[in-house]
Amino acid sequence: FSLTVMANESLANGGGPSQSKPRSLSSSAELNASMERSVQTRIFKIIVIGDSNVGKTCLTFRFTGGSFPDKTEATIGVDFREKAVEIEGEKIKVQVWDTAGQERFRKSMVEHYYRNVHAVVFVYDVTKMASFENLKTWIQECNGHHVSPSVPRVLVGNKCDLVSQIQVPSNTALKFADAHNMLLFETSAKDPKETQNVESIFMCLACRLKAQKSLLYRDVEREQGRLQLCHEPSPKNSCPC
Ligand SMILES: Nc1nc2c(ncn2[C@@H]2O[C@H](COP(=O)(O)OP(=O)(O)OP(=O)(O)O)[C@@H](O)[C@H]2O)c(=O)[nH]1
Ligand SMILES: [Mg+2]
Repeated sequence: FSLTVMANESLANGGGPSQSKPRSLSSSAELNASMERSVQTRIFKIIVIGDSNVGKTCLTFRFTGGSFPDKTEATIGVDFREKAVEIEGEKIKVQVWDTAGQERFRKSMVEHYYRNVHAVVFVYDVTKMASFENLKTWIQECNGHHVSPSVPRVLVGNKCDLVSQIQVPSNTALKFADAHNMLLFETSAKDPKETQNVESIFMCLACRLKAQKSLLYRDVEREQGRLQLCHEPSPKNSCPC
């Protein structure tokens, strides 16, 4: 096959083009190598969605900063947190969008949350049944913004450290997750012993996204509209979870 590609390293970083002449590539291996070189750091946009007070800010803090914040205030609009990770030798930036749960703080931002999103994390509070029941509404909102079914989604039950107050049984959550084709993580942003588990939520998604080689081409195409793709290698699932 032959391919004309005008990828450039700044695409994944949202910058302007750095080269303008089309190149011809003659093999799949050459294409892969070229893509890896030309897109130096891919950025995966992961949004964190759910009711106010379920712990979205604390979870994203735990993943990107390692600690549990002493004090949080309701998120207004969105807070961005980024973490550079390395998966199978590729450096990737995980860009976490910590969204506002309160309607009044999110309504002007909703379109931005879902635009070009790569993965979605739905969070509920295991001690608050209402936050679990509201997941249906959050999923509807997500679907209403044309998020493709191929965009990975995970479900997170937070505040598991509050053992005596748990209202949402694990098997109920598991059934819901299964029905919506999501993995379930039950964890605590507060409990330091759960740090690894919180990390694995985002790393699992990053691994899945990395395995979707086609994501790279889709992004290039979306950003530039100039890619003529004649061949796409089949995605290899290297997700460890
Ligand atoms: N016990 C316990 N408390 C938590 C945990 N995670 C968050 N909290 C507390 O829950 C409250 C709300 O946490 P946030 O992270 O601000 O909640 P949020 O989902 O970001 O809320 P919005 O920004 O309004 O959407 C805070 O008082 C946190 O200290 C947890 O794992 N365990
Ligand atoms: Mg918040």
